[in-house]
Order: sequence, then structure tokens, then C-alpha cells
Amino acid sequence: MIEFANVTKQYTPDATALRGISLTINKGELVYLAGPSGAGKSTLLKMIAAMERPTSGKVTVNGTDIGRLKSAGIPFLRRNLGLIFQQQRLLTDRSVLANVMMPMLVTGLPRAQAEERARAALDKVGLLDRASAAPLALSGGEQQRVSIARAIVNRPQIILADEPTANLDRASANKVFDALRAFNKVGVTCLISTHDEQVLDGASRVIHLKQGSLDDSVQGASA
Ligand SMILES: Nc1ncnc2c1ncn2[C@@H]1O[C@H](COP(=O)(O)OP(=O)(O)OP(=O)(O)O)[C@@H](O)[C@H]1O
Repeated sequence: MIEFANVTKQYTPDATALRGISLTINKGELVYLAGPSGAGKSTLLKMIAAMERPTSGKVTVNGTDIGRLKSAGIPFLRRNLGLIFQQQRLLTDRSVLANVMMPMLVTGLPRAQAEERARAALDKVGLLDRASAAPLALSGGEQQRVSIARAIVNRPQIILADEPTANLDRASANKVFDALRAFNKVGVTCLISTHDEQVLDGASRVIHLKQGSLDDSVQGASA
């Protein structure tokens, strides 16, 4: 469902973020993306969401060729994606519930139905009792779980999470990973970039990146 075929991304002549990446991620997989800062993890995730385009090679998501996708097609692509990126922070002047309802109201779902689904999503990440709180009244880990709830309310087939536990303590990080794993268990494909050694040790599949290439020297790098 996600395929990279010899993908290179060059931002400028001096900045090549990905070099000849080929990999396949199948429906229902839970895959972690590892590698040092600057290795290209964010770039790889952004390409799946058509936030960046390949310079050469081909990225295919659910049969859609990202390099050829017209801007009018981007909302259709993103409808199938739950994005948990640093750029998509919670709106601090709205309640937790209002933040989670937002993506559904944007697509025209009636308010009552949006609220019901938002509450169900908050329940799944263990935060239903904080529905009326302001985001800034929550811990960093709780805010990240609200972001997960917001990312899944439109029932995406794929979740993309870019370092969702950066700056969180162990206990908070575990809750965030537990929430992501729970969605994977019900069939959502998950691709998560992380530096978390403990999580990577227990992972069934890790894609290691190093300076924009697959790092085959690391065991489990099979892509
Ligand atoms: N918009 C951009 N313009 C120019 N260079 C960029 C841009 N975005 C990323 N880069 C460069 O591409 C390379 C890969 O960056 P990327 O953010 O994908 O790495 P990363 O593995 O996600 O790193 P981090 O863990 O620090 O987020 C880096 O050298 C970075 O400086």
C-alpha cells in the first residue's frame, strides 16, 4: 500500500535528504523508522502525505503516484491518512473535545455525530475525562494522545507519526506508543519515526535510515 521505488529527494544541490530508497509497507503493518537526526525520516514521512515530492523515483500510496498527484487530489489522499506531525499542534484556545471534533466538522459531518466520535476517540486514548480541558492544562504526553485521537477520527487507513514521543518521559511515551499500537491492532497501518531504543528493541519491523539511505549494516533493516 506504500511503495518507494528508487526515491531520491534533493531539497537543494547541497541538501539531499533521501538517496535511492526502495521499500514496501503492507496494509496492517506497524513499522518504525529509525536513524540519527538529519537521516531523512521526516522527509520520508512527508512524501507519503504529499507534503514533499520525490526529485526522482516513485512513491505510491494506495495506488496513487505522489509525484504526479495534482493539488486537487491531495485532500482525497489525506482523507486516508492520520497525521501526527510537530507542525500540527493543538489549538490552544479550544477545548480538547473541540480539537478532536475539528477534522470531522471540516468534512461536513453533523456536529452531534462528530462529538460522539470525538468522545469515542478520546476514550480510546484514555482521555475522555479531559474532554472539556484546555490543551495547555494537559501534560505533553496527554497532548500527544489528543493529537492521536484527532488524527484517527476520520478513520484513516494509515497513521504517520513523526517522533510522537520526543520530549516525553518514559511513562508518557509508553502510553503514546500503546495508543498507536491499539489502532494498529484494529487494522490501521502505522509508520512511526522514533529514537526510542526500548521501543525499537521490541519492534517487529524497523527501517533504519542513515544519511538518506537504508542502513543495511543494522540488523532488521530489511525493507
Ligand atoms: N525544506 C528543506 N530544505 C532544505 N533542506 C532540508 C529541508 N528539509 C530537510 N532538509 C535537509 O534534509 C536532510 C534530512 O532532513 P529530515 O528532516 O528528513 O531528517 P530527520 O531524519 O527527520 O531528522 P530529525 O530527526 O532531526 O527530524 C537534512 O540534512 C535536512 O537539513
